[in-house]
Amino acid sequence: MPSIRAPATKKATTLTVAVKCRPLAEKERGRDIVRVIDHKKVLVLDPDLSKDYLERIQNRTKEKKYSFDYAFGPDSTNLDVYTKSISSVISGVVQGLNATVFAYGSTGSGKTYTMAGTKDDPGLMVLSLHRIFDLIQREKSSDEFEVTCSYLEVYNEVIYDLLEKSSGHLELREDPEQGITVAGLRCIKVHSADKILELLNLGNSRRKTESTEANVTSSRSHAVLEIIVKRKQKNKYRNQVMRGKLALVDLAGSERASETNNGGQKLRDGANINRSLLALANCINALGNQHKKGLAYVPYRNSKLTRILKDGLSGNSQTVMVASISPADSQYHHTVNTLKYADRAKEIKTHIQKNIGTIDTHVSDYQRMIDSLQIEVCRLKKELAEKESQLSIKPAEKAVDDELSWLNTLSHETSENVQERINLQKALYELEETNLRNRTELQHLDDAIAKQQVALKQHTYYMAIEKDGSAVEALRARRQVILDNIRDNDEAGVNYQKEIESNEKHRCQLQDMIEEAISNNGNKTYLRILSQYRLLGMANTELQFEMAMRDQVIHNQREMVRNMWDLLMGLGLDERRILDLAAKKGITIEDWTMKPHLGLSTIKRSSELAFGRSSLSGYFPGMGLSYSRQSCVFERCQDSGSRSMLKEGDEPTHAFCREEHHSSYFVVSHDHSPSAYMNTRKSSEHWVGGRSNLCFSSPDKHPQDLRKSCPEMRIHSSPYSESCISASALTAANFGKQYMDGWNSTLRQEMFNGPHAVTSSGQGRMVNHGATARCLFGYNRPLEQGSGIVNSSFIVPSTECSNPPEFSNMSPFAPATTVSFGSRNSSPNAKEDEKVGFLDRRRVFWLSHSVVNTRNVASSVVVHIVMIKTV
Ligand SMILES: Nc1ncnc2c1ncn2[C@@H]1O[C@H](COP(=O)(O)OP(=O)(O)OP(=O)(O)O)[C@@H](O)[C@H]1O
Repeated sequence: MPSIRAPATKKATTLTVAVKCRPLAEKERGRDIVRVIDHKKVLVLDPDLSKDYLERIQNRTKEKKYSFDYAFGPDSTNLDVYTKSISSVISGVVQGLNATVFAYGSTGSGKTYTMAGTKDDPGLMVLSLHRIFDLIQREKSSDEFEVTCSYLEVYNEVIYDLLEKSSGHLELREDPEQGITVAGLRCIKVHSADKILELLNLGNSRRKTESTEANVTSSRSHAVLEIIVKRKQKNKYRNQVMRGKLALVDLAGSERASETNNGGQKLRDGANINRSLLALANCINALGNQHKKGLAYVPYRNSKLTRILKDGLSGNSQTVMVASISPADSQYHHTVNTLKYADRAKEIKTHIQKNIGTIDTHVSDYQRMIDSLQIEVCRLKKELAEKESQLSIKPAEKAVDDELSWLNTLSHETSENVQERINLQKALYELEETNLRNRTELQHLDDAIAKQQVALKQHTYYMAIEKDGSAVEALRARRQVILDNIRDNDEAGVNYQKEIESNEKHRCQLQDMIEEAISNNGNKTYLRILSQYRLLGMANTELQFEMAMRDQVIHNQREMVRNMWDLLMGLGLDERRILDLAAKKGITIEDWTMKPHLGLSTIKRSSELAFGRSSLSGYFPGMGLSYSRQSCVFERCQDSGSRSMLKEGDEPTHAFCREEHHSSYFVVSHDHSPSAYMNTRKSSEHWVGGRSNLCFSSPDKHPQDLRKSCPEMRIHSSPYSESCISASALTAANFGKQYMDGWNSTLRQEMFNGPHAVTSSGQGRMVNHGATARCLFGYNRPLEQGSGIVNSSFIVPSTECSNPPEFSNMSPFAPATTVSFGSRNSSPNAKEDEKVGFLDRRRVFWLSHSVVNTRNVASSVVVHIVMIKTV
């Protein structure tokens, strides 16, 4: 089977938006406030009947009017919707085009009715499937067809296969050729529409639905039915395969807790539904903005739903959004909200292209494409002319714009500004995350290349050399790709920074406008509220951002646990035995399936268990052990230190701890100069106490400076920091012996349990000829004979430590990530190794040791252990 690649020709098209208003239900005793005019316009009346004529003509009512590609009133059937707005899109699927149809609206507005329908009024899914098979039937004599179907649901951010009896949860994968795919999703070959409908019914019976006060059969999940039609021509283009894909999506509906009267699990489901729909709305907003602002960031990654719909929203797909609304006056806010997003969705552009096999595309195909493109160009020209004529009327309209519309614009812009800021910061965060991963991979690649080169030198057989040589080439090629990615991401990051700056500028302008209007005695109360809203919006930005990052951390942890389970299972170990063993040792582990639909409290509990209890809790009471590569990353070589503190010729060795979330404080640095020093910062923009000014030098200086500048941070210096030890009296072993007792008796509990930020840092150095040796800290385990140092800061003369001890042997933090940076000192003898890890969600440890051999300093090993606790 040849790989399916689309030819280069792309056709830009906009999302088709159809609005469908359902009839007023009998039990809804309210008023019908929706009017559909000319099959295109929707008028939503003010639900407040008491507004008088004057208010209405002064535009003081909440009446709203929108215009769409199609609008259907309560008397329209699903067939009407299908025939006018969907059928042409469906025909394209048999021609190798992709199509997406999704129903959007609040709970009880009629989405499922529209998509699935009833026996008397079959829904869009049913009608589309019949159409596909009718077309196939017609062209069966000339072409071969293969139709497959899958059906999934996204429930509480977890994907399930609706065609599997008891589906586990499925993961999304990004495939370079096919885009987002769902790994392990069952695809069933079907030969008739009836077969798919049978599967659809089966899937629907498995779909999560609940009875709520707003809708007796409320869908609690988003369902995606996907049909893939492969077409192979029998005669002329025997090797050509076209592949069309149709995604039919029935979303769960947004809801207000007060209306549904839900509690417990239903309430949590509702919150999840709202969250993913908000993510979708944000994507629609951002995409709708693109024509205005160029390539705005689209936050697809905020939910599984938006990742699944990514192609349908901006990729290769002809897409129809069916916005379903209720005519009831009680639903006014939902209706206007749905219509607002539907209105924005009209601006979304997708780029469709036929998915055709790699074999040559025939000239006639190109001719057909050119023809259709020319038709499209004509249509667009017409549209452009229409839009221009509309615009020319606008200035006149503007003149009569009253205060209300000015306020509306201001409020709209304010909320857009806030949303944009959220998106930009998230984008920046994602970029940083990606680049951190890239840098880690780069490091690994460098190590691998170095190893391969050493191996190459030792090879004698020509064949072996050739083989390894090609491996090095492959590694180098990958390295180049990573470097390019890093560069691209850095550039994109700079652009995002600029956008953030202009967003900030815009924010200030808006604020000035509001303040000026307040002082000019405009609509004071409203403006005050707006100003307040803006401030709250900014706070909300922070919270959302933090939440997203926490989600990311939790997600990473879960992924890691799952991977470890995969590994254990791969090794053929028995799950039951592992769990029994863990239970005996008092370790609680999340089980293999990691039941995803845990309630909030359960999730919290399980993550506490994951972090809070481990086999190491014996060493550190009250402290657990876990780690996350993503959430605790140390970057090297950032200018976090002050060079002015170094003696001439000293090489600063910066160690930079990136904040876990952006209100954390930690940047730590050490170097080979007599002073260990430290900088702290509060977020990516703000340095606490000023950049580089903060330092503490130990043991001579008590770290008061730092404390003064950063009252939130408490510094623990170990008992050692108060004393100096004569180097001549030391050996590695008796150093530990001599001072460990002191350490054990003090502070260590506090260090882990204190409520504030806890930092301990320092360095040790052995100087020739009886000069002072300094060492700052250690943990609660003595040095162990034979295996180097366990758990302690220490210094060792290099004569005793010509081969630096492996951290993996000496540290109890066995699962931590070891980061080797190789030699980065001028001295060829200098070696470094570092280890970072999480002690729990809030505390990071950092181990580093270095073997130094510089100028007037004899070789020594310096080990630093830095505990950082974020506030
Ligand atoms: N066009 C219509 N004609 C008659 N009844 C309709 C129509 N559209 C919806 N209804 C009725 O309205 C109620 C709610 O519809 P439906 O379950 O499709 O809403 P929904 O938007 O899918 O809700 P949820 O998001 O909670 O799943 C159902 O009883 C349905 O039969």
